[in-house]
Amino acid sequence: MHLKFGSYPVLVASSSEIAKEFLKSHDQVFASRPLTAAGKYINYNYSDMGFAPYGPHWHQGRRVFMNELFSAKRMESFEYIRVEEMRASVSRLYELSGKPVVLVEQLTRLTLGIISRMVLGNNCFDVSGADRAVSNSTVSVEELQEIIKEFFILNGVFNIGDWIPWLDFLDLQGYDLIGGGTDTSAITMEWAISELIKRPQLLTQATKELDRVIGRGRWVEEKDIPQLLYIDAIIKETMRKHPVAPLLAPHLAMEDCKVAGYDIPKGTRVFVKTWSIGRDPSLWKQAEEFLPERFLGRNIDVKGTNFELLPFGAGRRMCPGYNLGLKMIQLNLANLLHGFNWKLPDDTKAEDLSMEETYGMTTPRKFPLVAIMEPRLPLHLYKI
Ligand code: HEM
Repeated sequence: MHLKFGSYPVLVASSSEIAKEFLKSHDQVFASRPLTAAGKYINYNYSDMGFAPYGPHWHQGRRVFMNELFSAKRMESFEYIRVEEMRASVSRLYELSGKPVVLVEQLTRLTLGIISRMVLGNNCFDVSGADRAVSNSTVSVEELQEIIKEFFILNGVFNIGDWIPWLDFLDLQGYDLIGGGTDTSAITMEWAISELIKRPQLLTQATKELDRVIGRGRWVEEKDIPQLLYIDAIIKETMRKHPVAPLLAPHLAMEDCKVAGYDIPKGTRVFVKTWSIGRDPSLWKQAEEFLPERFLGRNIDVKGTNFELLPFGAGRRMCPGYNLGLKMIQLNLANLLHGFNWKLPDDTKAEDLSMEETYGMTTPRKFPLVAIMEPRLPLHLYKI
C-alpha cells in the first residue's frame, strides 16, 4: 500500500512476501529510522538505539547491547535474576489469592524488576509509593509503570509535525512528550492469560501438560521450556493474534531502491504491518480464532526467519532483546499457569470479556485484565 502522509511517501507492507523484501532482501537499504518528534524529545535527540538513524552511533549501541546484555553467556549468568524475580512475583500473587488483581500491574513490576537488575545492577523500583522514603529510589514502582506506559503511547502517536514539518512548531496535539508506557513482555502475557481465561478448555490443556512434564512438587525452570510444547504454542498464537508492535517500528529508505518491481524513492517510510500478516487468511485458517494447536508440529519460530510471524521484526533492526523477552514470557507464563487456577470476577462472564486494543507503538488491552487467582501447588512453594 503506497500512501502520502503530509510531505512523505509511506509504504505499508501487509503481506509476509513483501515484509521479506524489506526486512531481508533489501534490509540494508531500509535499516534506518525516520526523524520524529518522539525520537527527538523523548529519546534524547535520537540517541536511544531504537530511534537512532542507521550509522556509527546505532552500530555501537547495538554492539554494547549484544555483548553486555544479550550474549548467550550474559543471558545465562542472569538466569538467577529471572528466577528470583519470578519467585518474588508468584509469592506476591499468592498474597493476593482470591482477590481481584489487575494483572498487568503485577506483570510490569516483574519485568521491570528483571530488566532493572540486569541493566542497573539492582531493582531500583521495587518500592511502592508509601515505602519510598526509606529506600534509595527516586521513583516508585507505580510511577515508573505510568512513565513507561506513556512512553509507548507517545512513541506510537501520529504526530502531525512528523509528517508536515512546517506545522511542527505548533505541537498541534499538545503531546508534551513525557516518556511512559507498558512493557512488551508483560503485554504479551496479559493477552495470553486473557485468551485462555476466555476458553477454559485451553487452560485445562496447558495445566495437563504442566502436571505431566513438571508435576505439582516444584516450579517450572528454564531448562524445562523445550519440553512444554503446548505452552510454546500458546505464546506463538498470542504473538500472532496480538503482536506487541502491530506496525513494527518505522523503517526509512536510505537510498532509491526497486522492490518487487516497484521504484521506492529514498526517504520513503516503511511500516510492516504484523497485525495484518497475523490475520492473513491465506496463511492462517480461522485467523480470528485463538487456536494454539495450529503451531503444534509446525516448525515456525518467532526469531525473524519465518516472515509469517514477526513479533520481533527481522534483519538489522530486529529486536535485540528478543531472547530476554522470550525467556521472560516462557518462564513466567508457564509458572502463572502452573501455580494458579484462574477465573474472572463473579460479575464478568467469559464471553463478555472485552478484547479491544489500545493503539500506540504497542497494543495493550484497552481494559486491563482483572482476574482472580487461587494457588494450585503445595503452599510452601509460594514462600520465599
Ligand atoms: C515480547 C517482548 C518484545 C517484543 C515483542 C519486542 C518487539 C520489538 C520490535 C517489533 C522491534 C522493532 C523491530 C523493527 O524495527 O523492525 C523492537 C526493537 C527493539 N527492542 Fe524489542 N521487543 C521485546 C522485548 C524487548 C526487550 C526485553 C528489550 C531490551 C531489554 C528490547 C529492546 C529493543 C530495542 C533496543 C529495539 C530497537 C532496535 C533497533 O532499532 O536497532 N525489546 N522490539
